[in-house]
Amino acid sequence: MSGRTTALTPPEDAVPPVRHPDAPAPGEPLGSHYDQCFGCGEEQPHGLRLAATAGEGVSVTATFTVRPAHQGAPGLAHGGVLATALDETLGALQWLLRVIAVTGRLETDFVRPVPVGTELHLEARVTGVHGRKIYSTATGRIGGPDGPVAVRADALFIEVAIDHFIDNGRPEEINAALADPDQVRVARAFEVNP
Ligand SMILES: CCCCC/C=C\C/C=C\C/C=C\C/C=C/CCCC(=O)SCCNC(=O)CCNC(=O)[C@H](O)C(C)(C)COP(=O)(O)OP(=O)(O)OC[C@H]1O[C@@H](n2cnc3c(N)ncnc32)[C@H](O)[C@@H]1OP(=O)(O)O
Repeated sequence: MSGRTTALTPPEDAVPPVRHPDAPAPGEPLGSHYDQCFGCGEEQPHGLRLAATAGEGVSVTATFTVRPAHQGAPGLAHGGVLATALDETLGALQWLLRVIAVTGRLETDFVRPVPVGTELHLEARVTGVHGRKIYSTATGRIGGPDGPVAVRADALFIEVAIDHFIDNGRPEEINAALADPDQVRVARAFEVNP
């Protein structure tokens, strides 16, 4: 036993999330944070290429179309891929908080099967912040943004410094990222956090 609480609802002394003054405006596309990201990168042939948009407050919306490479059972999305879509959407909330954080815990409910070809309509919001801990929740709907919920998740992200990636990532990719002005620009955008 680690002694950690596994609760994904914010503790009583959590504070409401604060939208960073330089956060992208509601309706603005957020773009990819890394072109090789399996969730949102454009350079991953079988990746999800999830496209997220800033919402009101500390919220985002996103869409992801299930392709044949994402199957688990014949004609159906793999659960792990759907969890990735939720994780990536929740991760995109960082653009609004302007903090860098990694997923510590992700609890996913699979409510309805999601066929290949489906466009999944995701939304996510931060529910509370407690020190380095960011609590958030997400849903994925099918048949339209107001369609039935097919998947949902609650998550705990933990704020980290940029060194988390530099110290732990494979040097090959880290060095390539640090040599890429577009990537450095993305990382810098997060350094302004107080
Ligand atoms: C140069 C290139 C840079 C590239 C990046 C640039 C910019 C990024 C920009 C934008 C990002 C935009 C979108 C991002 C989209 C991505 C979405 C995907 C996100 C992921 O997919 S990311 C991958 C999966 N993720 C991991 O790879 C994490 C592996 N893991 C660790 O690296 C450590 O485990 C860590 C750091 C999590 C914690 O380690 P640590 O030593 O820093 O902190 P510590 O353990 O002390 O925890 C502090 C407090 O959190 C509590 N706590 C921690 N873990 C918990 C758990 N699991 N359950 C319940 N509570 C937990 C403790 O109980 C304590 O709580 P308390 O303070 O109350 O005691």
